[in-house]
Amino acid sequence: MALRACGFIVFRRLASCIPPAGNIEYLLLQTSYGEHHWTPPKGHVDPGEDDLTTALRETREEAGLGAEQLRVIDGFLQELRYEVRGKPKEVLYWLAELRDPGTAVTLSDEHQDYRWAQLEEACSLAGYKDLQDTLRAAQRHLEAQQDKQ
Ligand SMILES: Nc1nc2c(ncn2[C@@H]2O[C@H](COP(=O)(O)OP(=O)(O)OP(=O)(O)OP(=O)(O)OC[C@H]3O[C@@H](n4cnc5c(=O)[nH]c(N)nc54)[C@H](O)[C@@H]3O)[C@@H](O)[C@H]2O)c(=O)[nH]1
Repeated sequence: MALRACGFIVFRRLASCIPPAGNIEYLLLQTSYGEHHWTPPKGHVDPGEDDLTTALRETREEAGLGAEQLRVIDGFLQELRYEVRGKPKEVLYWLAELRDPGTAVTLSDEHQDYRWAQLEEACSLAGYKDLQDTLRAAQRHLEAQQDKQ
């Protein structure tokens, strides 16, 4: 069976920045172990836990951001599949906006740094093509929503 992890692509909008596409910043956390890779908040599903509960729990544990501080965006869910040490892993990402863009991020011991980054910098930090594709899909989803307003 594949390892399963769930998390959130968390973003914030900086209202004062123009143009609108440039006002979106994504949260990435840098692991304090291994290759020190950058990842959105996510983690392994506990036995009996449902996927969205895992995503919310991990985001609270790893970034100090709770459900009450997030607005989950409708219609966005991405699944990544990759191998970790020869075993298949599935990662589900929902998309959520930080309601108050000034809210502080609080890291756990699992991460040593965090960054709020616009799309291109976020893709560069993320490194992996599948995670870059997920960030780009999030940006397209948000821009399409902005166009409708
Ligand atoms: N000391 C130590 N301890 C570790 C290590 N490793 C884990 N721990 C412990 O596990 C706990 C974490 O538990 P959770 O928070 O529940 O799980 P996750 O959030 O799922 O975290 P992981 O780090 O397990 O999983 P990934 O982020 O998936 O990284 C795994 C590998 O996959 C690659 N990779 C990463 N992202 C992408 C991607 O988007 N796309 C692609 N294609 N590839 C990607 C990259 O090569 C990476 O090396 C920590 O507390 C540690 O105790 C380690 O190396 N040394």
